[in-house]
Amino acid sequence: MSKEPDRLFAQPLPQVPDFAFNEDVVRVFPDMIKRSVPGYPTIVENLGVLAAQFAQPNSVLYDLGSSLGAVTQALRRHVRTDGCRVIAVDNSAAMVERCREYLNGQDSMFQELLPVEVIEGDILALQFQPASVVALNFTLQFVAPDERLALLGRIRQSLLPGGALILSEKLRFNDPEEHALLTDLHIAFKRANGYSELEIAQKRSAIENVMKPDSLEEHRERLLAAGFSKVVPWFQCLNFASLIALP
Ligand SMILES: C[S@@+](CC[C@H](N)C(=O)[O-])C[C@H]1O[C@@H](n2cnc3c(N)ncnc32)[C@H](O)[C@@H]1O
Ligand SMILES: O=C(O)C(=O)C[C@]1(C(=O)O)C=C[C@@H](O)C=C1
Repeated sequence: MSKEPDRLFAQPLPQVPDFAFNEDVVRVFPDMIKRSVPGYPTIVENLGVLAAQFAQPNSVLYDLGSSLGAVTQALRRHVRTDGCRVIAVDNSAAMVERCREYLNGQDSMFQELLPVEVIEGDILALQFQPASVVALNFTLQFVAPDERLALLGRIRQSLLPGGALILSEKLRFNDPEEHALLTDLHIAFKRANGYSELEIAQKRSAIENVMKPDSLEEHRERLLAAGFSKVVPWFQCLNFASLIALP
């Protein structure tokens, strides 16, 4: 994985463009996400551990919005169920190209790894195959809000009995005090990870039009409306959380 430090917002920009998962972001993405999302390494590793409990023989495991394949790699480290294969999907050509390079590197070293197919495409247009695990790790927040319910409905329909959706998201909070406190603490987390006030402010304006977080209550209600029977939060660090949704 690239070790290039994220300095994308370090210099004053005359106009901050909307955030996009382009070549520049791809180069620094492992550093950016680790320094921006509290608990990210814990979430990714344990997503693999959780997935191993839900994986059903001869089924598909989806990594939706796979970026550089961190979740796919965690699935490969933990899932030992017979006949499983991973389908990783992302609509950023730059992400997909680099993701394929990383995974091909792994393939050539370890023959026993789960087979992986990396698809460049829109998860909103995906024809889902019967799946036991679907991971949406910080991806749904980038999907247009009015498309989220239909997508979750299609995921629910594809899930096999005994399977699960694992959904990680940045949260907003209906209580203004709770929202302000956790937002401030997230900024403190970024500062502690070496981001300047300028970097934090410019990143915020870059993502505010493209990333629309929901509250935990909105997630729960929408998942139930999509046909899931149970929603269980398993991780929260500041304003970032991960949920298990059962079919
Ligand atoms: C924050 S990143 C996900 C991080 C990644 N899952 C991980 O754990 O390292 C969001 C990803 O979702 C992808 N994405 C956003 N909307 C998408 C869509 N409609 N279809 C496919 N991929 C999408 C972006 O290109 C980006 O790579
Ligand atoms: O909320 C922020 O400030 C973030 O930087 C979050 C976040 C995310 O949650 O995906 C946004 C974009 C980048 O992909 C990395 C992190």
